[in-house]
Amino acid sequence: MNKYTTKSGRPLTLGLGTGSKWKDYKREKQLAFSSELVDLLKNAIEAGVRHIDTAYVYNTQTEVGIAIKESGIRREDMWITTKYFHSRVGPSKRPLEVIDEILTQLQTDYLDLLLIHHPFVDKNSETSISIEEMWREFNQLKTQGKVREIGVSNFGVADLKKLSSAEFAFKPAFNQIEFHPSLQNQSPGVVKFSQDNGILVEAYGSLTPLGFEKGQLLEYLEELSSQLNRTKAQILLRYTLQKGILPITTTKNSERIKQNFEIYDFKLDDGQIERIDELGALQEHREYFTKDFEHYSSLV
Ligand SMILES: NC(=O)C1=CN([C@@H]2O[C@H](COP(=O)(O)OP(=O)(O)OC[C@H]3O[C@@H](n4cnc5c(N)ncnc54)[C@H](OP(=O)(O)O)[C@@H]3O)[C@@H](O)[C@H]2O)C=CC1
Ligand SMILES: O=C1Nc2ccccc2C1=O
Repeated sequence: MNKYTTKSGRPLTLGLGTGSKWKDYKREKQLAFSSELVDLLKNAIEAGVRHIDTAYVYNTQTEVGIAIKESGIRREDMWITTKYFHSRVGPSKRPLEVIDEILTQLQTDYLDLLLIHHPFVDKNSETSISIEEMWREFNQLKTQGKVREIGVSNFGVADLKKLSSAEFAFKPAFNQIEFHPSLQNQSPGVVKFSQDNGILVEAYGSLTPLGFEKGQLLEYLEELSSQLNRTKAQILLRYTLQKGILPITTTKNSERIKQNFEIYDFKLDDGQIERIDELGALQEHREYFTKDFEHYSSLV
């Protein structure tokens, strides 16, 4: 368990994502707004989900805001994470310029967590904003109380070190990265460095191995699934949690939300965790930001 809580003091547990798959779905169906997503989120809140992950670029903040309002849950019982997006090469709205639009869409006067969505900035572009400049404004947003916690996403060790300057009163509290047995380090040493420096690692893509067609990892997950009477998804999410990493997962299926979130009442033993580590390492796979990280030869 991590040290974070909602404003009302509820422990921060795994999160429900409303990521690019929802954005893509809306685009395919030519929807400006998805009532299906609002309904799914309301069902999720009804089922006990209290942590929702969105991002400016997903175009799902409006649905999150409406679902929380319509569910009747108290705002202080929810944890909302969103992400500030900047262009890699061209001009971007700065964090201080975009925050009020984010708060309006989410129908709230504070965020629990704001992340820099990615660290990839073209240093040769005169108009793009550097990560240090973004972080300066993130510090201001925390001081102003518009954001309770500030963090980053897809940052490697060198990127994190750039934000460790004494200039910044607040260092990153979270680093949200891709993590699963077949990608145990999004970039070299990032999980250990984050954890050694008190940064809570959040995982996206935790269920990636479920998309594999075959392999020893899947076979072992099947075996564990029958032995423990848990789904493969629950085992992957529990594995992540036992690494001290907080999973963010997503599904379009309300039944799966209930199941996927029931991972706090069982434990994998050390041998099972080691076996998942070993078999994952035999089948390396990166699902997201493949071009940005292609220079790393090994993924685990
Ligand atoms: N910071 C960043 O750069 C990124 C952040 N994210 C965040 O993380 C969230 C999760 O990321 P994502 O990689 O999509 O998530 P997951 O690894 O959780 O995978 C989700 C996929 O798994 C399927 N799934 C869910 N539950 C089950 C189950 N019980 N059995 C079988 N299949 C299942 C879903 O399909 P179905 O809908 O059919 O159930 C969906 O296609 C995103 O929504 C976003 O909020 C994601 C990517 C990058
Ligand atoms: O949810 C997400 N899906 C993505 C795909 C590529 C890059 C970022 C993301 C997300 O944040």
